[in-house]
Amino acid sequence: MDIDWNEILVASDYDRTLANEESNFVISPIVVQKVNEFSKKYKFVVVSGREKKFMDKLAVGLRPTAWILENGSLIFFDNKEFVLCEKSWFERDRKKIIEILDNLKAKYSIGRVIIYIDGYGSKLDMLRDIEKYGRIEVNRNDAMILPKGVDKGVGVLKFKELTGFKGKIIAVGDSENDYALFRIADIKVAVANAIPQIKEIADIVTEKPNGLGVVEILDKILSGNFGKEVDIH
Ligand SMILES: O=C(O)COP(=O)(O)O
Ligand SMILES: [Mg+2]
Repeated sequence: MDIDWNEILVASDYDRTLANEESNFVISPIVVQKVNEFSKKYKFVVVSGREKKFMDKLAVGLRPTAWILENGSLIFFDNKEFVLCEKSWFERDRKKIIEILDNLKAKYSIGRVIIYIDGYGSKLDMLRDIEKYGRIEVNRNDAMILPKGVDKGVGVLKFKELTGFKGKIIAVGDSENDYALFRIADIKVAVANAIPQIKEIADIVTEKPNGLGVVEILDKILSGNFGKEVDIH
């Protein structure tokens, strides 16, 4: 099938994809420059579990087409904010979940929508009661609690609807909370430092880790050499 390479949307994770742990997730100027250049010609969306206030600190100067944050709960696009969950999350479900977490004496923090629990990735059984009211998403050893039906893939599909985008989606990620991104992608890219399970299902694994891996993909698209790599059905 002939691909309209003008209609490309790269949906990229942030932690350990655009930015690496060694730099405390502060994005490098080389990656900022490439993403900003790319976003002038194609669509580039940052899709992260993080809150906007942290992205503002860590990704200074980054100008993607849109931000899909709190793991798909919020879209920041065209100077507007879209909240992708029902009122019942705030009025009932999140309150119930916080009660359970307080009983577990768990340490948590609350975003605009999401609840972050540090160090519970390996103790998920303690959180099973929560699944009546929300869904748990793991990212390495951290767990996030989201409204049911919300994940990174749902966030990107909502963005497609908002913008009427009809082209190809290239997802780039590194860990468990990027499965949802891969689910809705035409091409799945794992950065070199991704967990093995993500690499296994990827169409492409980059040579370089983190942001330089993303730059590798963006350069291939910009130079018109990307489509040759994978036969997209
Ligand atoms: O887990 C987080 O808070 C952020 O992680 P992500 O950017 O890899 O989704
Ligand atoms: Mg990540």
